[in-house]
Amino acid sequence: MSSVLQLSDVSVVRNGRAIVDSVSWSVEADQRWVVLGPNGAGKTTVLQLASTMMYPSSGTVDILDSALGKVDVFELRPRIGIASTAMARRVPADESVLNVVMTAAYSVTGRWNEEYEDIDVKRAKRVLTEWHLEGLADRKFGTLSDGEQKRVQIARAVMTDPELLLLDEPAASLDLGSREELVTLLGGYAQSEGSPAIVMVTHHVEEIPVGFTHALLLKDGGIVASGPLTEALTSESLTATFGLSIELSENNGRFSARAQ
Ligand SMILES: Nc1ncnc2c1ncn2[C@@H]1O[C@H](COP(=O)(O)OP(=O)(O)OP(=O)(O)O)[C@@H](O)[C@H]1O
Repeated sequence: MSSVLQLSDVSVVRNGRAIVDSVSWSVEADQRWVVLGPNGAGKTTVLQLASTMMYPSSGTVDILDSALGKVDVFELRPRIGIASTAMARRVPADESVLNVVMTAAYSVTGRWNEEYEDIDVKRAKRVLTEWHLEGLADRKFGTLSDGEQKRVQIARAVMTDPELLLLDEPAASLDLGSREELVTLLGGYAQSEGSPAIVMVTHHVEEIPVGFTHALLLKDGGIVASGPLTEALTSESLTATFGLSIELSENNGRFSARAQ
């Protein structure tokens, strides 16, 4: 099976410092990855490479069988779904929830003069229902709670049926109930037939949905551990990544961690 995303000996250098340092990593179509690491480890930078928003200083990045730098990124981007706070900031606060999701079909964040077909409206409504947003279609995006906004970001990211879905801290700032609702929805989506390869950056192992298969642990721009969850996500790898003794527990596919 060919990789959806492949980083080969990739470094990103800023101000003379490698913020991503000789990283080789690949994501296959049937894999769902969680990326963990302390603040400044390089997680968002890796997502920016994967989303074509950044080019490496050295090494090669292949996305959906195209080499970054040798392909028109505007052809590639519609095949990649991105949900992040940075993306949400580009959405006009007074745009309706339905339009926020539907405008993904044209890769724009605010409705202007695009012509939408019935099929776009139907699909947007279906996606809203799947992410428990059906009652909010006419609400202005800026009036939603954090939890609702996070789900709209993901609904927008999956609207175009992407082949690669990138999630940057989708559960950050959510209360316990909203987090659990989101993690459950993400788990269902990750395990559903036809869902794409997923890469999710998070700070907390509690936010890893059931159905995620692999983990990438980063520290100081380099890889500490990478591979299937059962091998890469351990008390030892978390201890090495975060620099303090951490005990990891697993219960029915969900994780928790605490300092020992
Ligand atoms: N344009 C830039 N110029 C200089 N340094 C940068 C630049 N962009 C990022 N960095 C630095 O690179 C490092 C990695 O940043 P990145 O945002 O990828 O980390 P992160 O793991 O996502 O962190 P966090 O968990 O805090 O979001 C940080 O130390 C950051 O300050």
